Amino acid sequence: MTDLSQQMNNLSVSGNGESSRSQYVPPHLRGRKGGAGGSSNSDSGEGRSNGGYNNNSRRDFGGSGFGGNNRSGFGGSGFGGGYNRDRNGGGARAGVGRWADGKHQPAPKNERMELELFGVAEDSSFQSSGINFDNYDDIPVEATGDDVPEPITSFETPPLADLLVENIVLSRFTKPTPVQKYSVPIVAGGRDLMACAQTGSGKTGGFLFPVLSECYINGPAPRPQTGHFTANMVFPTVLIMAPTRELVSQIYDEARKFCYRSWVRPGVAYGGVDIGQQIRTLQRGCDLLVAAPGRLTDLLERGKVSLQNVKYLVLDEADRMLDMGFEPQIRHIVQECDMPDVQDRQTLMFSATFPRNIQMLARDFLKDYIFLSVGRVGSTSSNITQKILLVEDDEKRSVILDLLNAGDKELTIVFTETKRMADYLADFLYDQGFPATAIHGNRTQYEREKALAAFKNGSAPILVATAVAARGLDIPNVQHVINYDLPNDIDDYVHRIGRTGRAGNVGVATSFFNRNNRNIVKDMISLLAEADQEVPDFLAKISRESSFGRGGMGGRGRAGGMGSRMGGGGASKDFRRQGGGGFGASSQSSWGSSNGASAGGRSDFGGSSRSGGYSQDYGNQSQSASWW
Ligand SMILES: Nc1ncnc2c1ncn2[C@@H]1O[C@H](COP(=O)(O)OP(=O)(O)OP(=O)(O)O)[C@@H](O)[C@H]1O
Repeated sequence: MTDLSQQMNNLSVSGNGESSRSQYVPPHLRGRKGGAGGSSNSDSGEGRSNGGYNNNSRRDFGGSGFGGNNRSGFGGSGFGGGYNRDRNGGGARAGVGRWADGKHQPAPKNERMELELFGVAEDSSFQSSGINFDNYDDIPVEATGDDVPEPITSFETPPLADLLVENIVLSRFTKPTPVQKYSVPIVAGGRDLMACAQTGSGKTGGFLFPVLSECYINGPAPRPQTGHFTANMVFPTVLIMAPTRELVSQIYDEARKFCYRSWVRPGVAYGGVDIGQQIRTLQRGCDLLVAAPGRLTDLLERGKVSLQNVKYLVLDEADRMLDMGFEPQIRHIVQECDMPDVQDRQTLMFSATFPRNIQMLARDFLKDYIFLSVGRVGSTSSNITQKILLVEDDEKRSVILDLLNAGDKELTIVFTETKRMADYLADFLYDQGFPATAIHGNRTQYEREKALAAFKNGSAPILVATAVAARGLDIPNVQHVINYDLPNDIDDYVHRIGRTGRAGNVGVATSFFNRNNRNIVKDMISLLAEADQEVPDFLAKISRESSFGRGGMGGRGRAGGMGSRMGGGGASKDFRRQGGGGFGASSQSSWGSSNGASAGGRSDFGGSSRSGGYSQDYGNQSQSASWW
């Protein structure tokens, strides 16, 4: 990678808080009549250099298909031909083990499957840990709650099951990340967990490893006695829910690796693909179900899935799953269907951000839980160099061309706030010779998958995305994230920039800031300062202006609409230790709430605090016209 951050330092975007329109002249317009004052659209006929991109690519990359890697498993089948043992214990099949006579009987090794699941060491489509991986060990970890167990120090330390360790070795993971070190003994000890760790620091393993290890040690729960009409019903032992189809698919792919040769058969369910095919695949066996809430609700209503056997419930991106867009659906699935009560299952929640109001809400689903924070809740990874540029709206197109020209064909994700802008910008960049494609909620699932595949295999190294791609996506070698439009919520910013700088690799995040973003200026300054990043003067100036002009309320902040992230309102840690909103800080053990107690607990916080933190643009994700 070129030293992008250094090249960016040379960009002469104004930093004095004044409009830069009269000063900034993008290189490709310099020397032209009219200078930079006009729309950057006007440069399209100039025959400009495109930084070395191969410009014969088409925006939709029709021919690229899904080449480049076979990990995606999109489309609901994704079983690689290996998972075909029937439920009644028919013949052994490749890669699928058994639980028989109270013992785990792993399947024999299968070279073809190993190659498909784990690739080879040199394959760049598999994320490998970067030079800063060891630095994770220096991040302070805080675990609060009663009787917190000691973390493990290596994968080989008990209590991880042998087969799981073998699969971890095949994945070329040599040591656990901090969140994994703590989550393993916490789950083994039968405890619930709310875990907050920086983007890209291995939270997926943080829930898969302990849950699978326990499954391998303890075996499946007996299938409930069912009548004729439920003979084909699916009874997963593990239910993992995540907010987007792409993330669900990705977690499923990870689960396939660590379930290899075990009795646990992974399955996947998300919308936008044929439900009939998905049901048939699930009916061939599914002990661990990774699902998007909308499709799971559909499967439950059709009587195809029962949650009676769920021993482990995992919410990934839990703060997102419990915000206003998803919370009613999650509450319905967890509390109103046939899932065991909170006391009779283990519930695990993971995210990089956990606003205080969502922590409060989350306790409805948890019992006597341990709160784990790796670094400050909501902090950004030090592997990401953050750059904030003052760019007026009408300069954005020019500046992004410069940034892309300064880069070296690296994989770049560009975030916009609206689907329309994502389409527009992808077209604009394509017209300018940059192979860009777009992903957002108005595209069909087929188009979304095609765009993502083209991005991953490098045929479209620029992905213009809405927030649908902001959380969880783990794409190797993303070196640059550009916030063409900044989000309205600082936590969304944290997740977006976290698409780079993952697993100890380094990355750059560049954000276009102007006065329209002043609602996040205070949080942004705190976040940058905390991560030892440069805080440009114009940010401080705009922050001061905002304080005077708006009575000191710099925006909605991270909790309840006010207060900076460093202040009392933000979730800097376990909210039980911050006073707990009137519930008393000292008595941590009293927090475990049962379903029965939930209604009372919620009403104290309910609508007002949540709506303070999240605006109405968080629509119901089950509707196609969602905000992302
Ligand atoms: N112990 C490990 N050793 C090496 N690499 C690891 C380890 N654990 C996870 N990884 C890799 O680190 C990358 C990031 O992991 P993961 O996607 O779980 O991060 P995350 O914390 O869930 O991020 P996000 O907050 O964006 O969802 C993945 O490519 C994963 O394979």
